[in-house]
Amino acid sequence: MAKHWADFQYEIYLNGMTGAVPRLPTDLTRLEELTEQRLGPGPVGYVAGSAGNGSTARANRAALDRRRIVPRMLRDVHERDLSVEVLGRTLPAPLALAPVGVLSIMHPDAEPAAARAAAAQSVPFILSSASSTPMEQVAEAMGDAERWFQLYWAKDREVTRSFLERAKASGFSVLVVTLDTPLLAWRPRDLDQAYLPFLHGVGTANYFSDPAFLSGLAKPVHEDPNAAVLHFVGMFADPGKTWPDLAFLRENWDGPIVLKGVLHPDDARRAAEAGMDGVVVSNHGGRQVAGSVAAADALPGVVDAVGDRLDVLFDSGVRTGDDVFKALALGARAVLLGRPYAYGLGLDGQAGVEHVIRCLLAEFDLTLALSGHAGPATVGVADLVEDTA
Ligand SMILES: Cc1cc2nc3c(=O)[nH]c(=O)nc-3n(C[C@H](O)[C@H](O)[C@H](O)COP(=O)(O)O)c2cc1C
Ligand SMILES: O=C(O)C(=O)c1ccccc1
Repeated sequence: MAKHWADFQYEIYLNGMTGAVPRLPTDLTRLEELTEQRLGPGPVGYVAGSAGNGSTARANRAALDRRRIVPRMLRDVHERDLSVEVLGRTLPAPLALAPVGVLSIMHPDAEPAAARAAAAQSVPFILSSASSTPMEQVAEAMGDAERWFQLYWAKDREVTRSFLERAKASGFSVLVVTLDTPLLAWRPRDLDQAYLPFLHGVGTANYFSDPAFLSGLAKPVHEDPNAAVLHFVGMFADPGKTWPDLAFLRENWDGPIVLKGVLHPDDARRAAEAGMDGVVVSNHGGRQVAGSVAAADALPGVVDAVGDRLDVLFDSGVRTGDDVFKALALGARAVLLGRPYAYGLGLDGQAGVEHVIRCLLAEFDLTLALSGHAGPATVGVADLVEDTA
């Protein structure tokens, strides 16, 4: 019998018989404010912030809210199985933790704690290139869980080659290449606080431990840390890349490659032509292009274009179990979750991240059941209406 994620609901009520209540809210939209109260405006501003005046982040929410589920009755939802096939793997639920850099601004245990939480819940954790812990150490914390690595595609080819080699040697099997951040966007919340984590030495662990990166520095990091940080800022991503450059990644990575940040159907087609295995329809949680199309509005077009050839994943704005349902109904195989788990980490370390995963999947499991589905396979666009009011 498949695990019923919804059982978390009863676990909470049973604990309540001894007077206990959950340490964190079960409505994940409340975590941002709590984290801000606990950690202050700098770090939370960075995580919560988005591009421009925040219009894309709001549009992401509006596009999900506008779609409403039409529940079906009497369809035997007693036994449910949330598992999905993604990139030739079976995931126990259609969820992975999105790559989020600089997690040590949330909690000193940072990526290893988030990775352990994901492993404990059997959900893939996608490690960011800009992690605050070197990938080799995070890989150790992952135990026998699936290891997915997110690449910021550096200007320096040797640094990229070295990252791919290190990721392979550390047992990472899936490569997620982020295309939407060749430059950091205009982010007023960070600008107004003059707060950028790297300038505080965070998020550079993979670079400052990399022989190819270090060979580009005139002096060792400890002798001139500012120069090292500036070198990182100037080379971690590359606005000069074009589609033919993907051949280099395809040649240097044996496992599945997923392109993250695809919104246009033609870009999705190019991904398929370049021999990629999947795309993440994402606008980086509204952090890159202000005024961009909402991720959920872009999803059906990408699914139409490549859904039969590529695994289409989705992120940007997922906060609740019904959001997961809606993303699947619009054609996604699985979703990535960003900010909510970063807040869970900030509030309660590994346990906080586990709480977030369990709440989201319990709510998703209940949404499925109450809407008349015993698993993701039967969820489709016919389960949604669009609220045009
Ligand atoms: C603080 C923060 C750091 C992020 N760092 C990365 C990163 O290093 N690499 C990446 O591909 N995406 C990064 N993202 C984007 C997430 O992977 C994801 O696309 C986004 O958070 C999803 O939207 P959501 O936060 O609304 O769930 C970051 C997002 C946040 C909030
Ligand atoms: O802040 C981000 O959204 C992001 O993607 C990033 C980029 C570089 C380093 C750390 C995070």
